[in-house]
Amino acid sequence: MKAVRHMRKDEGGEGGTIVNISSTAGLCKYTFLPIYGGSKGAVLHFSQSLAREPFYDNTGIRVITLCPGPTATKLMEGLDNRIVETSSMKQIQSLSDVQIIQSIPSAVAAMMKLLKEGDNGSVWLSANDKPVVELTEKINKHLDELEKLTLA
Ligand SMILES: NC(=O)C1=CN([C@@H]2O[C@H](COP(=O)(O)OP(=O)(O)OC[C@H]3O[C@@H](n4cnc5c(N)ncnc54)[C@H](O)[C@@H]3O)[C@@H](O)[C@H]2O)C=CC1
Ligand SMILES: CCCCCC(=O)/C=C/[C@H]1C=CC(=O)[C@@H]1CCCCCCC(=O)O
Repeated sequence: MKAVRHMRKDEGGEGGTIVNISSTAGLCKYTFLPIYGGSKGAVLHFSQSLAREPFYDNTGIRVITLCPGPTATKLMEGLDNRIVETSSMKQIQSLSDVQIIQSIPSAVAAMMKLLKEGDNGSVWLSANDKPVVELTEKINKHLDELEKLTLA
């Protein structure tokens, strides 16, 4: 929040961009990393709540979320020793048939594209070494539908 105070245009700053890093683990019900997945779901929800108007109008700060899939960084090293629920190895095995550990340049390319093109509140998926995919409409539709259910 210190950075927000520094950037916000209604307090003398120049506006700016916050990119929060969620994960495919924040989108999918992975059974093997429930705490990590819960924290990544929270990152996404935090971003979408913060990005809601009037934050951007007041501050000029875009809030964007990137959800990378498995990417070949240090985080992935020795991951099998940190799996919480060993019985979920089955899910990991079936996932490895349908997703790959992408290269770091793929995640970097996604970041560069969303920095250039991302609107406030936008959400992007970067996985399997494929071009980044915008998820904003799907995520907001899902959240808006749930919100409607909470209304009297
Ligand atoms: N590698 C992957 O498969 C994926 C990674 N992510 C997310 O991407 C982000 C970056 O992760 P990676 O680059 O993969 O991991 P990494 O382990 O290569 O880099 C993490 C960096 O964070 C720094 N760090 C750790 N704790 C810190 C702290 N308390 N204060 C300041 N710096 C700290 C470490 O020194 C390290 O440089 C993380 O939020 C991770 O959850 C999301 C999806 C997939
Ligand atoms: C044994 C290999 C398991 C592979 C699991 C997998 O499919 C990858 C998961 C990644 C997908 C998105 C992520 O963010 C996951 C990687 C990050 C794991 C972080 C573990 C954090 C911790 O140690 O608590």
